[in-house]
Amino acid sequence: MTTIPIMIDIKNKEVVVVGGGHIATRRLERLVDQEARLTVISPTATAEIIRWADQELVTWKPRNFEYQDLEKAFMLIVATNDPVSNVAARKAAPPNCLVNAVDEAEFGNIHFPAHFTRGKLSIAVSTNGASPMLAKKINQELANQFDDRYDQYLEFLFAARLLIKKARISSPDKKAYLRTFLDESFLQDAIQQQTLRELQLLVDKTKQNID
Ligand SMILES: C[C@@]1(CC(=O)O)C2=NC(=C\c3[nH]c(c(CCC(=O)O)c3CC(=O)O)Cc3[nH]c(c(CC(=O)O)c3CCC(=O)O)/C=C3\N/C(=C\2)[C@@H](CCC(=O)O)[C@]3(C)CC(=O)O)/[C@H]1CCC(=O)O
Ligand SMILES: NC(=O)c1ccc[n+]([C@@H]2O[C@H](COP(=O)([O-])OP(=O)(O)OC[C@H]3O[C@@H](n4cnc5c(N)ncnc54)[C@H](O)[C@@H]3O)[C@@H](O)[C@H]2O)c1
Repeated sequence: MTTIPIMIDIKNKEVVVVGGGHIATRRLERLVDQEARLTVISPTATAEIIRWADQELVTWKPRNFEYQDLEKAFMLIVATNDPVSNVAARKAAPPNCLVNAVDEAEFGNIHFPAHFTRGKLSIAVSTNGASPMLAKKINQELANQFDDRYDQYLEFLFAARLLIKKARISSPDKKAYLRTFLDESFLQDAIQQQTLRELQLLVDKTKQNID
């Protein structure tokens, strides 16, 4: 497989996970907050999956998968510990379905990178299956570098950008402002608050100039 990175909105989409073990749980951890329609088909399930089923975040069908289970799948995650079942599930995927084959990635058409978020910041690391451990290591290093402060920083950048877009100033000036906010000093709460106040004044002032 050759791959491109992409962000997918899976809200209200049918996601079927075949298998209910450790790896299925790891995939579901990523999916339970995304308001997808999640179905797990597996004779056994981990405590987490059972808890999500109790909370109605996941529908668990406690049995081996059958072909009809996959008919409406938008995304299929094949994660049993039985190679024969994994091949059968993969082959039963409907046309155009996104398929993650956790045991033999090249037989699917998507894989899951190592990933973390800091609010609106999302960082993913892939080695295209060459070394999941290296992906994990680099991901951890980046998570240390882009620490919890980035959560609020992204909110600040978002709010500041909306104000800059409203301000009636030239395009190069807008870009210059946006570039300034990338300085490390803007990670500080006090500087963020002060900047937002100043930008609001700028918006008001440039509006008056036009009016
Ligand atoms: C990044 C991460 C994300 C996640 O899973 O959430 C992830 N694997 C992680 C860890 C990990 N996986 C494995 C080990 C044991 C050491 C080793 O074998 O090397 C460890 C290390 C550990 O667990 O510490 C074994 C393994 N992995 C794959 C195969 C099958 C194959 O190679 O075909 C086998 C052999 C299975 C077997 O033995 O049967 C395949 C895939 N694993 C991927 C993702 C995709 C490519 C990502 C990339 O390279 O960029 C891909 C292609 C498909 C996919 O699953 O989407 C996650 C780190 C999470 C974190 O950050 O905490
Ligand atoms: N992608 C990765 O990062 C990665 C890492 C380690 C292992 N793996 C691979 O992932 C696979 C699963 O590993 P695991 O640790 O989650 O195994 P596990 O033993 O924890 O879970 C396997 C699950 O599959 C279920 N199952 C078995 N046959 C089934 C069938 N016909 N229909 C539905 N469900 C069925 C079992 O009941 C169990 O819930 C293995 O093939 C392993 O090689 C992938």
